[in-house]
Amino acid sequence: MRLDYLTIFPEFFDVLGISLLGKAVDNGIVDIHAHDLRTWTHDRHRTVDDTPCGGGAGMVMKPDPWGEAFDDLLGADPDPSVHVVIPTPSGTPFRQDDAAQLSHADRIVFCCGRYEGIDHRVIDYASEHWSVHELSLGDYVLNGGEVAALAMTEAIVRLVPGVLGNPESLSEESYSQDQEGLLEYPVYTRPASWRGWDVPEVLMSGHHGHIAQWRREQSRELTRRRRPDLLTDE
Ligand SMILES: N#Cc1c(-c2ccc3cc[nH]c3c2)n[nH]c1N
Repeated sequence: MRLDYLTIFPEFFDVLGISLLGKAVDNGIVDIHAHDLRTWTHDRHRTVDDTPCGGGAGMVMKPDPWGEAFDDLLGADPDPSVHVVIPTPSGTPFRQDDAAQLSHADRIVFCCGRYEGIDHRVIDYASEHWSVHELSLGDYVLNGGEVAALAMTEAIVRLVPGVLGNPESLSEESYSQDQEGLLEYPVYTRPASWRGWDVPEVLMSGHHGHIAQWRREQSRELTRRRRPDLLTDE
């Protein structure tokens, strides 16, 4: 899987060389390239923004640098197997299903906007050529797309075979279909008693059936309290 990031802050993505993702890069499972969008400017000030048509506050990212970056990175031939991800507060919510689908992609290009956003014709042009995903990390406002691209990257790449040491742990996580899409149950480790708090007895019983039942009940109760929207049968 090749991942490209178009951004005016490429240093944001230096962090991808650390930990699990770093190992995936070292193992050749993923190939990561961060690009400074100003590479594709030609004026003395390396300008990437301009005033919004129709007025309004702030600045909008000019289309030309994006178009020239696309030309260099992707060429002009349409290829639906290339996924262009545009983090935006107006996008559809990024969810585990999106991460699962994108984890099968051979190529993903993240377009990280700043200012008031990217000239919409960039999205229109990209949509004619590649598979475009306008996705939002959540219902809050960030200053740009980089942090969202990092979060989406981790959610996607950890699902790629060979990246996680223990793929079995994927099936026991919140939102995984093996857990009926419920929130993950509380987890514990040693010591059995810590500052007056004990590990639930059932987890010390060694009775796998009882433990599995307790965990299912905990997941459903936690989901009922915190995320009733995830419960499909109530
Ligand atoms: N994804 C996402 C975002 C953003 C976001 C994304 C891109 C830009 C470009 C300028 N401002 C941005 C905010 N804010 N909140 C989210 N959940």
